[in-house]
Amino acid sequence: MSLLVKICGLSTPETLETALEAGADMVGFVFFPPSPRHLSLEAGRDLGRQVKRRALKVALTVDADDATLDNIMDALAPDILQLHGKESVARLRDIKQRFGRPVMKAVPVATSVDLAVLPGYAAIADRILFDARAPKDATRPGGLGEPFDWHLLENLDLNVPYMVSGGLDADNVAEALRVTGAGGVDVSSGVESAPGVKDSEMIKAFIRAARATQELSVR
Ligand SMILES: O=C(O)c1ccccc1N[C@@H]1O[C@H](COP(=O)(O)O)[C@@H](O)[C@H]1O
Repeated sequence: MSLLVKICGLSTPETLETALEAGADMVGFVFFPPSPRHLSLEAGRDLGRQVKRRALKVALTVDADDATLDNIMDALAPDILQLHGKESVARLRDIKQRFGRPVMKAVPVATSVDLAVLPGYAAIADRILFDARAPKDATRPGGLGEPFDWHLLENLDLNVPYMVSGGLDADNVAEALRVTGAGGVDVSSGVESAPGVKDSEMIKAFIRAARATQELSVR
């Protein structure tokens, strides 16, 4: 199966266009006010329209309630819901039923103990996204540009697809894929010149570097 590349936290028409033209499979939009990438519903509506089925639209939320998700569904019409908070397995099930969209559950990783939640989530989620566990005093649970120890995923046996994120950039994405065997990668800070400011050249370089690993593996 081909590698999935997600560029997250897009907030301008120009950088969204760059990600789409460079071949991103998924484009992520953040709806979480403390984030420097947070979008208003109106901005989400406009950026969503620009995608025109060229990639899957991913709505990133953190412990959002139904009313918030209703508004995001109406504005962005996402293809996938990325749940990046402390949503329980039961909440995942409710969200899937109510909104009828695939869910990608972010699982924070610092040590092997963090992987104990996987059987529960994997029974409901359509995809797992591994991210570095944020420090306790962090203002957000992701998007911090910090990697985790990829070797923790080395012998992972998971019955749902998974992606890796956390501190990825054009220089380390090949190694992250080699170690984790993930089917996809997700990046935000690693394609930014400052928090929340996407850089078109960095987006292109990231997608090129991720795709190059695919070419190597089919040789
Ligand atoms: O991007 C954010 O601001 C964000 C806010 C709240 C939860 C998750 C967030 N981003 C996600 O975090 C990972 C890793 O990002 P980074 O590349 O280390 O900056 C990624 O999945 C983003 O989608």
